Amino acid sequence: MAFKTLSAAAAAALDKELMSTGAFSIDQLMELAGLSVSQVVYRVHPPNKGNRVLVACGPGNNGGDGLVAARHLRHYGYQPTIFYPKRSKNELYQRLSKQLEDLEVPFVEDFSNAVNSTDHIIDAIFGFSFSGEVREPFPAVIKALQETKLPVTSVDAPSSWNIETGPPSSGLGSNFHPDFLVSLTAPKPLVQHFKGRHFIGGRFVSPAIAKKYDFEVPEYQGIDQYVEVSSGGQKL
Ligand SMILES: NC(=O)C1=CN([C@@H]2O[C@H](COP(=O)(O)OP(=O)(O)OC[C@H]3O[C@@H](n4cnc5c(N)ncnc54)[C@H](O)[C@@H]3O)[C@@H](O)[C@H]2O)[C@@H](O)CC1
Ligand SMILES: [K+]
Repeated sequence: MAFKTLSAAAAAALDKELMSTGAFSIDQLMELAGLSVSQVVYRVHPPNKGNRVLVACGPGNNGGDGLVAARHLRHYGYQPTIFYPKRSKNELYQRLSKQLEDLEVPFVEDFSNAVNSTDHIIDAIFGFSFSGEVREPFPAVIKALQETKLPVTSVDAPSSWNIETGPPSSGLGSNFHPDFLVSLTAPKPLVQHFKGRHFIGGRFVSPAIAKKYDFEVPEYQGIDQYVEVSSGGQKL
């Protein structure tokens, strides 16, 4: 089954529409996005395989999805650690951080050190609003993600990849190939370069919105918040 993709501009317009005429709040969308990510991690890396999860969070909503996923994972029995170097002053992110602090989830400053004491990494650095060259302090983080042998789950996009054209042809990010990708709402064009296990999450789109933006809502089963759509580059 081939899924239609959403360009970065269409994804941003869809996000705006969900939060205006769609009557959703950002908190709701982020909660459902982060819940999908947590369920995918539980599926691909259950806690008995090693329950330490390092969550790398960027400054925008992709980072917020990571904070939400970390909270759910904590409740599932994992030990998340958060790397969140550019904390937003926005009240929503402050609340998400407080919720994690109340669960005694540690926030760490040194990513390379944290990579040496985890079992799984969530890449929630950049999503569909990423563009240009990776700016400080994130180049070292992308480099570590590129070099690690640990499993990595990327949220919505492998961070540093161009949303339309995929991995940079050379230099930083060109060798970053995460094992798992959770596309939120609909895959972005970069998925044609992704070779790992691909999931779609973000179970909140009405048929009318999907029709307007010309993508398919996958067939979620039961209470699942994700659908696996390809494995090792093979469509399921
Ligand atoms: N409709 C949806 O599908 C939903 C999407 N959500 C998430 O929201 C994401 C989009 O969030 P945002 O629009 O806040 O943006 P992002 O989180 O993709 O990134 C924006 C942030 O990254 C910074 N940035 C951009 N390019 C950079 C570069 N080259 N170097 C360093 N920093 C850079 C920007 O200054 C900004 O702070 C999606 O990818 C998804 O993860 C969910 O939270 C809610 C629902
Ligand atoms: K990401």
